[in-house]
Amino acid sequence: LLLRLCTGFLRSWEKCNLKKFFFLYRTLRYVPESSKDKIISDEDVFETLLKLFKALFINDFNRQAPILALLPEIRSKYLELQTVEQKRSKVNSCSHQSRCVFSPEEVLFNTLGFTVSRDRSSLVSAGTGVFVTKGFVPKGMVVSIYPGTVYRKHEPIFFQSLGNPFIFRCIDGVLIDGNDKGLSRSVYRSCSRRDQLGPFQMSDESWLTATLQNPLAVGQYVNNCSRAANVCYQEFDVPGYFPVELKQYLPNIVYSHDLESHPRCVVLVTLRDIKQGEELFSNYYTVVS
Ligand SMILES: C[S@@+](CC[C@H](N)C(=O)[O-])C[C@H]1O[C@@H](n2cnc3c(N)ncnc32)[C@H](O)[C@@H]1O
Repeated sequence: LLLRLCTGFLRSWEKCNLKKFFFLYRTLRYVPESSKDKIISDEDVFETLLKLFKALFINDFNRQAPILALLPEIRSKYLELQTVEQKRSKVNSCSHQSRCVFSPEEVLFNTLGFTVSRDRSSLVSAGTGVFVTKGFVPKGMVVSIYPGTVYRKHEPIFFQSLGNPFIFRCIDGVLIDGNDKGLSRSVYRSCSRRDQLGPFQMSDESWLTATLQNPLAVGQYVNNCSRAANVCYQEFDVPGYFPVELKQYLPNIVYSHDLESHPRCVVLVTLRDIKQGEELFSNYYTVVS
């Protein structure tokens, strides 16, 4: 009986306007023409992610042994890249070591010229925020990613959504649950492990912990300040040709496994140059007309 009641309630919830009001109230983004929502092109987003993920992969080469054993052609590709990288490192600070292993934050700095991390917000009572901790971020740069489980319109998110301020609504109604605690956390881990193919992880779980493998995966902690917004959200559908060995750095997973669907990512793009020490602010209620 309880199960029937719950199912009935969920069905009504999916249909009723209350749900629309609930999500729109918190995350309104009215964008009549989706093309106008893009600050930079999808190709630029793809190239930036690829550049960083390749650098993280090379830096973490020893841990990648099971993947490389299965894909010898990938092994030779990355060995070449690694040799180039090692030569560059020797010129810099690693002359006494056969190989430098950097932290993911250092890889981010060496690759894109900045680091970002979570800290107490400069806004009173806004909890945690995200700051540029080192370097400089030019206008039109991917500065962060919104991690989480990706739900299509019809998929059940009722229990995960209760009291959850981390649900992001995309233009087409797709929802991303970036909560790293409670039920949301369990759902993400479960979906992530479900999709793992032998040694190939299809997504990154480390954003649920304090030790991030992908240092950009902190976008869910960016606070709202519409007057001072220096970043905006941009949707990016991960293409089918995204290198399988680099999917382990994607902090998004689809709720329902479907061979056809590619995960949706939401990246945060800078609206102006941002200097070291500045907090990132977005506009939760974007209206582009
Ligand atoms: C997606 S979370 C952002 C991370 C959040 N600051 C935290 O510590 O978990 C959204 C929540 O952050 C808080 N928040 C965001 N912007 C704020 C602001 N300008 N002033 C006060 N609280 C804010 C609100 O509690 C909101 O529900």
